[in-house]
This record gives sequence, structure tokens and C-alpha cells, in this order.
Amino acid sequence: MTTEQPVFISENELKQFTDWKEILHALEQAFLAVSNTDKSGSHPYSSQPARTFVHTEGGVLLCMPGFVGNHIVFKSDKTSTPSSTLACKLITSFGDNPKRDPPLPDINGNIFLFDNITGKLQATLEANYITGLRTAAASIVATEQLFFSRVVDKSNLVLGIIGTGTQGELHAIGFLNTQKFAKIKLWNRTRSRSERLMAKLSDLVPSTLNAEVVISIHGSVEECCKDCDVIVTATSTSTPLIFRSFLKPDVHINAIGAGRSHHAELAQDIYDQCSVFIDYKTGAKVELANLKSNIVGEIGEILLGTKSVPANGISVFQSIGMATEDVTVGRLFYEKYKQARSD
Ligand SMILES: NC(=O)C1=CN([C@@H]2O[C@H](COP(=O)(O)OP(=O)(O)OC[C@H]3O[C@@H](n4cnc5c(N)ncnc54)[C@H](OP(=O)(O)O)[C@@H]3O)[C@@H](O)[C@H]2O)C=CC1
Ligand SMILES: O=C(O)C1=NCCCC1
Repeated sequence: MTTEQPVFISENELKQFTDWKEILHALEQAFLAVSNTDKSGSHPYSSQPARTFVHTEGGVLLCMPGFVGNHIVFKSDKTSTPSSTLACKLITSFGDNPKRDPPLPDINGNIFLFDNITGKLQATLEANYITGLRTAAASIVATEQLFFSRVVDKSNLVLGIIGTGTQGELHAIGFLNTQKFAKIKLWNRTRSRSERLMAKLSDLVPSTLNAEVVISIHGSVEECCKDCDVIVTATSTSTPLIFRSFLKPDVHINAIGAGRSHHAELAQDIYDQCSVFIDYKTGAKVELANLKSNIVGEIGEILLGTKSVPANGISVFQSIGMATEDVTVGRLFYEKYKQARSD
């Protein structure tokens, strides 16, 4: 039995291990694990209750425990045997933090990884950046399944990002690195923040799949959404920003924001007409209880082949955020950290 002390791995150390292909694979494993009910087959499986919320005067603490069994950590390692991983993310959201001097992130989290045999703590991973990566990767996997799988002409596609905070930025970077778009349109309530993101993306573009992409900033949400094929909403708004009339008929939307409710960014006239897919039903029962829409199923059900993708119309991935995503991505980063130290 190991007598080693748990390690603490900082955000700066973790950043060097970013590999979008591996992160997308880790997300697929998480989605599959949640939807799979057969522990004896070849797919990953999971144990994951709905997360809990502790409210304080200044914000909220979320406790997100999860277990994933029979998952493959590295897509690139064809010989790897399946792993089991137990972890818990503790994450706070304190909305006044960005206004402090100096400003602090609204969202601050850590992932605690445990030895699956002994239950002993192995590592604590600072998880602001990982939370951003895995949320963006969840949207990218959802977009592959709900949009790219049904689209015939993949030339000249337009991506819109509504909200260019931490999440909006990592979504733009993730999509730039993994999917082809002709245009990326940005909108943010505070324009200077979208200008900062545009400058950052322009530097990154040459090293991505999207050397020819045109990036633009827009003064209104409606103008930004016009002609978009895929949209990401990543704001903390508590009132709707996007209405049906802004949208193309077959648009796909990844709705990330968790303002007062998890479905505040889109107007009811969109929810009246679209097909909604989610990350996990257990969480949706609690966090999407007031959502009036057609929730078709989980992304993992599409990956398992037990649910099919609507051929057309508006699709929405209503991203709640779940522990199993942090479990598989946290394990991936921990293994990369250990490999780097043994080299
Ligand atoms: N689904 C998931 O798995 C996850 C969801 N989230 C959620 O994603 C959202 C964004 O998080 P993050 O990027 O980390 O936060 P940031 O603080 O970095 O960014 C917040 C963004 O929301 C915008 N915003 C806030 N209030 C409003 C409003 N009333 N109208 C329009 N825009 C508004 C801000 O604009 P401005 O720059 O003008 O202030 C900014 O663009 C949050 O709601 C968060 O809870 C976060 C992590 C995971
Ligand atoms: O899934 C997460 O992590 C979060 N979801 C909602 C807001 C805080 C972080």
C-alpha cells in the first residue's frame, strides 16, 4: 500500500498538458459512462448523484462527487487497459469577485482524486482551467453529435460566441483547435472583453485548423447570432438574450450559462420549438426542473446508439456540468503529470 503524500498540482503546471483530442475523448468517456446501465459490457459506467449546493451571503459552494469505472484514460494509447477513477470537485461561484481589486475569478474550484482501491487522497488539482476546458469539450462533443453528424455542406460554417468570459474564451479556443469554421462572431456585454479575446484568437489562429477564419465583434446579440450555424451562450444572465427570430432554422446551440437558473439565456420561444439534449438526467431533475421544453435525452445515449439525432430543426445542448467530466479529465491530467515527472 502506498505511503506517499497527496500531491497538489497547480493550474500553471496543468496547462502544459492540454491536448484537445485527449480531452474530447475523456468527455466522450464521461458521457458514455453516465448513460450506460450495463456494467458487464465494454463501455464505461458511473456512479454520480446530483450535485449539492451550499448557499452563503456571497455565493455558492457546489459539491460534485463522481466515480467512473472501465474507462480508457488515453485515446492515443491503444494498449491501455481500462481504469476506474473516484473524484470529487468542490467549486464556488462568488459573483462579486470580478469587481474586487484586484479582480478574482467568479468561479474557483479544485478536483480531489482518490485511490480507487484504498480511498486515500492522491492528488488535488487546481481546477478553474480544467473546468473551462472540460465544459468547452462537452460542447464540442455535443456539437459533433447534434450538428456535424447531420450537416451535409461543412464549408462556410459560422460560429457565434455570446459571452466572452472564461468559458466563452475556452470555447472559442477549443472550437478553433478541433472544428472548421469560416467565421467566428463574438458578442460580450462589455465590449473591451470581446476585443481582448479577438486579439488573443488572432494570435492563435495560424497554429490551429482554422488559418483562414474571419473573426468579428458585434454590437448586439441579434447581429451576432445572424447567419450562425453553431452558437455558444456562456453568460450569467438571468433574463433571455436570444430569441427565435435571431436564429437560422437548423442552428445548434450550446447553452452553458448558469445564471439564476440553468436555462435563462434562451427565450421560451426557442425552447417551444427545439430538441434539447442534456449531459445527465439525474442533474436535470433538480437543475432543469422548471425547463419547459422537449428534453430528448443525454449526449451519452446518442454515443451509445440508443437515441437518434433529429434530422433538422433547432438543437440545444443544455449543459449543466457534471462530476464525471471532472473525473475523466482530472485523471487524464494527473496521468500526464505523473508521466512528465517520470521522464
Ligand atoms: N455548464 C457548465 O458546465 C458550466 C457553466 N458555467 C457557467 O458559465 C457562465 C460563464 O462562466 P465564466 O465564463 O466562468 O464566467 P466569467 O465571469 O468569466 O464571465 C461571465 C460572462 O457573463 C457575462 N454576463 C454576466 N451577466 C450578464 C448579463 N446580465 N447579460 C449579459 N452578459 C452577462 C459577462 O459579461 P461582462 O464581461 O460584461 O461582465 C461575461 O461575459 C456562468 O453562468 C457559469 O456559472 C461555468 C462553468 C461550467
Ligand atoms: O459544472 C461546473 O463545474 C459548474 N457548473 C455551474 C457553475 C459552476 C461550475
